[in-house]
Amino acid sequence: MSVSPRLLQRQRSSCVYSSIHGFNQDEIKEKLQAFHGGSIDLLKQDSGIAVLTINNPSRMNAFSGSMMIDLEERVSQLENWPEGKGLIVQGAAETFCSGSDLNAVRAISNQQDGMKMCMFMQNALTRLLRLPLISVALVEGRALGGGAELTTACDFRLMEAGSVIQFVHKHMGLVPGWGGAARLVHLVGSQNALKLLGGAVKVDPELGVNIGLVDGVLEGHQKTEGAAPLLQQAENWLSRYTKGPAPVIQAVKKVVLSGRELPLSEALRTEKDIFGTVWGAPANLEALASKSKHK
Ligand SMILES: CC[C@H](C(=O)O)C(=O)SCCNC(=O)CCNC(=O)[C@H](O)C(C)(C)COP(=O)(O)OP(=O)(O)OC[C@H]1O[C@@H](n2cnc3c(N)ncnc32)[C@H](O)[C@@H]1OP(=O)(O)O
Repeated sequence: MSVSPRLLQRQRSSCVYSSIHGFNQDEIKEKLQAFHGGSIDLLKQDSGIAVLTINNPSRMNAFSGSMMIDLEERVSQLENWPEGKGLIVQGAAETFCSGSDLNAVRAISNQQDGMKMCMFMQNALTRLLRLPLISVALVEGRALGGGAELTTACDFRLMEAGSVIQFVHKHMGLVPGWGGAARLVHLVGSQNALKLLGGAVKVDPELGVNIGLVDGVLEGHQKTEGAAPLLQQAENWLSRYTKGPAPVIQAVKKVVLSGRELPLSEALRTEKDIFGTVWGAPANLEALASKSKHK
């Protein structure tokens, strides 16, 4: 599928690495493609909430090389979804993700290829976090290593009772490489980030809520008679924040993104520009018309 120049420009502006950093997306994709297995499945729903599923159950949803390529392609699809408002990222078979596929990791353990995989995943996860959609990581079972990093590339995290988020990198003689350390510091502060990374701490839902990493705890239907399926619970939670026209919800995410990432003056100018896209737009005019009837 050819990508429009404007979309390519938007993708480039949302990336951390490009050719000036020695990053050649096509070259690393060719290397990653050699490591097959699993898939990243995307369901875009009429409600405007999409579901992205990390699907490699025989490997506890570990990321093969081809799944890393899938992820980037699904993010591209979501970057170009005018009706989109929300996104839920989940794992298949009642567990989240156990990080990189260790078989792939062993095969690209040389420094150069490791760096390229790292840049590829940092680009993909940064674009995921910068989607104009409000995103939730739905954690069941375990989110380990790169899987824990993936949860930090969503706006919110909901955990099933009994599930675990663990940055196991230290046990691998590593530190996060998919951007998880930088995002974790923003989420929980540098001292809690040091504890989670230095101690490879198993974060259960209670600890996660206490340190501000987790935004809600869901009761699995196996544990609680009559509980709705977890995905339904997560959609109900997210829909509180995505009710309304897609352009307005997308503008909400964009103004928060600019406030979070940009220096104040630039954030204010960006907010002004985004405000300009909704001021006098259909949703605004409709709201004004309905209000005028309330006299
Ligand atoms: C920057 C990211 C970073 C990097 O790329 O450097 C990483 O993410 S490195 C990977 C970090 N992840 C891990 O170290 C987790 C490894 N897996 C485990 O610790 C366990 O498998 C666990 C706790 C997820 C599940 O344990 P359990 O005993 O319940 O099941 P098994 O261990 O028997 O696993 C079932 C089956 O899945 C395979 N598996 C699990 N995780 C991975 C993985 N990350 N890569 C490849 N394969 C994985 C495991 O080998 C078993 O397969 P089988 O053929 O049945 O032996």
